[in-house]
Amino acid sequence: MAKSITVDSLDIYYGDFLAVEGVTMTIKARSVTAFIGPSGCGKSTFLRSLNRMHEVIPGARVEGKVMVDGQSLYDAAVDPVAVRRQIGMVFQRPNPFPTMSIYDNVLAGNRLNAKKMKRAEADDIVERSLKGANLWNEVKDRLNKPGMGLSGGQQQRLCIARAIAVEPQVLLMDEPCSALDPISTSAIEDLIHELKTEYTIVIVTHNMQQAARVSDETGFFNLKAAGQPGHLVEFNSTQKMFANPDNESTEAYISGRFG
Ligand SMILES: Nc1ncnc2c1ncn2[C@@H]1O[C@H](COP(=O)(O)OP(=O)(O)OP(=O)(O)O)[C@@H](O)[C@H]1O
Repeated sequence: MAKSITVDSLDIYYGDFLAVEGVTMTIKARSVTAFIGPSGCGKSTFLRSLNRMHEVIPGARVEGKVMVDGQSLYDAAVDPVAVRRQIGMVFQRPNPFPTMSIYDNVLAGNRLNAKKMKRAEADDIVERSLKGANLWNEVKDRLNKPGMGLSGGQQQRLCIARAIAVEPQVLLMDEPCSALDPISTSAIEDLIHELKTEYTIVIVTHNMQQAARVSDETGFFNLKAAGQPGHLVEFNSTQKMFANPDNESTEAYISGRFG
């Protein structure tokens, strides 16, 4: 199920503005890849280019190649809606659908996609996804209560359950813990660790300790100067990035000397 992603010379634009320039990297299947770097260097923009969410913004486009298990993501024949189903996304702020129950929140993506589901099939998906997101035990007796009634950390796990309910191959996470307290953050980090046995996970984080704890590989993005496009400075195993990076600016960023 999990897929690898190969990016080759990717340039990402907002209209005429080149936001990210020349990214080349391979994201391995069944692993966690973290993106770090100072504000505005294009981490979220790059993340959104990996499931074609970027092009939802008027005037936004990419040049270059993104291959998912050998298939070109931006090929004219590829349906962007199908792409977003296979490459799911979890956002910074938990965003359960406010009027829906916990049960219906988990199924929201499946219902968008599918033919009518039998009740037993729906029940199975809800249980499997909530177990996968480590939330089942906390909510199994109140599945019909509103998703908004959960704590922030539980809501974020509900959003992860909703993302995995459609059985994606890749999960993109844009600062998934930035709105959470340390205990909820720790629960999400444990979950990321478990999910990587089945999914390819890519996470943007401002928290360097978090990148060091959860990821196998790390990409450091930076800007050459204000107003210049962001670019990938270094991409290496997380262990190497934090112990002995190849690039001086990686070292400076990681040791807190800028950003
Ligand atoms: N919708 C948009 N329209 C135009 N420019 C945008 C848009 N979104 C982001 N940008 C610009 O693209 C560049 C990269 O932004 P992006 O949000 O990807 O950076 P980031 O590294 O994720 O930042 P942060 O860490 O602050 O979230 C910035 O110059 C930003 O102003």
